[in-house]
Amino acid sequence: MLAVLKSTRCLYQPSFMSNFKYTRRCSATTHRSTIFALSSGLSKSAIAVIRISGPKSLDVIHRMTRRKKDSVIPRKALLCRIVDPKNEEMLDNGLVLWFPQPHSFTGEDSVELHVHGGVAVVSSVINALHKLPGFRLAEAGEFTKRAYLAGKLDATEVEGLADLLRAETETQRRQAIRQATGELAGLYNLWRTRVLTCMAHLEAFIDFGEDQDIGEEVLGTLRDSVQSLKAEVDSHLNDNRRGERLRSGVKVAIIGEPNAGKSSLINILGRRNVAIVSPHAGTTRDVLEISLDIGGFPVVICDTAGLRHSVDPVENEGLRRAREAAATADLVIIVMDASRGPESLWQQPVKDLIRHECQRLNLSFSAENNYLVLLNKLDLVSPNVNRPPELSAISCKTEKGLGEFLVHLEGKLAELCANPLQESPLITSSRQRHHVQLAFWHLEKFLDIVEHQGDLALAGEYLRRSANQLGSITARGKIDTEEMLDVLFRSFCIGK
Ligand SMILES: Nc1nc2c(ncn2[C@@H]2O[C@H](COP(=O)(O)OP(=O)(O)OP(=O)(O)O)[C@@H](O)[C@H]2O)c(=O)[nH]1
Ligand SMILES: [K+]
Ligand SMILES: [Mg+2]
Repeated sequence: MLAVLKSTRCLYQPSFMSNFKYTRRCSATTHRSTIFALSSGLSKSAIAVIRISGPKSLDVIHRMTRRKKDSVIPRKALLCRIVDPKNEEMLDNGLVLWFPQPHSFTGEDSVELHVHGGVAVVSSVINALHKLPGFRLAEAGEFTKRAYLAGKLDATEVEGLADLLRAETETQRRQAIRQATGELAGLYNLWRTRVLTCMAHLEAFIDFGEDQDIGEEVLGTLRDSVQSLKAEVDSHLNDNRRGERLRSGVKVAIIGEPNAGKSSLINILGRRNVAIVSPHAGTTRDVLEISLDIGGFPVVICDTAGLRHSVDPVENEGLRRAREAAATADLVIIVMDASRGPESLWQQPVKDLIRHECQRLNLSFSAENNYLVLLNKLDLVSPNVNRPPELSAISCKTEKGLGEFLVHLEGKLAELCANPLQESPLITSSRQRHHVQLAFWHLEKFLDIVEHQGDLALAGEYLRRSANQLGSITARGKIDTEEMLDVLFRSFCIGK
């Protein structure tokens, strides 16, 4: 149910540039060098995969395995001696795979060498590849960039692939694999085709429609088509950012008065002593963050300073940070010390309790925000204490109630994140959102002009712009500004 993730950094990636306008077409052949890199992990392992791609890939087979081209069957593993091309010294015994273009990941001639994963073996093979003329080490993400330029992947699939490589939880993996295999692209392509069809109908109407009785009817049908597409795009945009949240992790802030047990809570959730716990009120000053996998959902949870009035400037800075963490969190967990009572306080409906606590802690309440209240120190109160079922209670000391609280928390996370098993694909990056938003506005503009019997040629221009925006999201095989490409591929490691 609960696992500690490796790092917060993995969950946060720079969002894609929003000013994405493609300008020129570029083919894979623009890049003539043959690139190579270790594509498996950097540490010692049983097997390492070295990937080679580019026009001279076959030289690897000729010069480093001494096999004739005909003896190597495409996509069939062949056990070979791998030798140094200069002095024919044997480097390793390994598998060679040959992927002639265009049936490879990059769309270019490619070779894979599966060698023993020892550090010295790998570096001897990499050094040998350096000796082949026209060969160079690949840059980060360069294999994927070539695949994109060859039209093997579109921009959403590249993003999906990057997300798949860094997915740390099961739900993140599910969302990423769906995007990497083109589900999101399929949706946008379908919408784009619908806009193009509307454009064709509008064109026909402008040319012939006004002379015929059917003109009005055609325009009415056209308006209905755009209207229903607009409604679909609108609901796609109003997804409460659940896809993006699943991709980058749900931000959860633990808030409460001093000594409520906030640091104790983060420690039991993280299964380690992340934060100092002490009976001294005001122990925590800074915001402390850890990444967790809670029921498959990625969560970045932070402990904060206990909220109270203070004249100490250092503590006040901590309080400012705590309030900021609460304001920017997707979910705020308000921890209360049950032993402080009064019992009547938590017998009220939970939503009233939340408002009451926000007021007491001088925390700005917003109906749009998500809150959970957690009563802590259950071990210090009578076990028969009355409370509404949706109010979780635990003892961080004995861990009583922890399981129930986690179920509660998971339910909340499920509301906040996409469910890749059940829903149609959702927006996962600000780059996608930017284009979908523009596509939506252009559809709106079109309807506005038609509604007010404006210039239909101008209305048609808005349909064209909308189709272009939908096309920009996938941008298959198109090259964008260098800046956009850099951002798109920077998140990959070398060898991908
Ligand atoms: N009996 C009991 N004591 C607890 C429980 N949880 C925390 N405590 C104690 O309460 C005190 C305060 O705990 P912390 O986790 O430091 O509280 P905090 O909210 O982080 O406090 P500040 O950082 O000062 O705001 C410590 O002495 C803990 O051992 C609990 O469930 N039962
Ligand atoms: K404390
Ligand atoms: Mg603390």
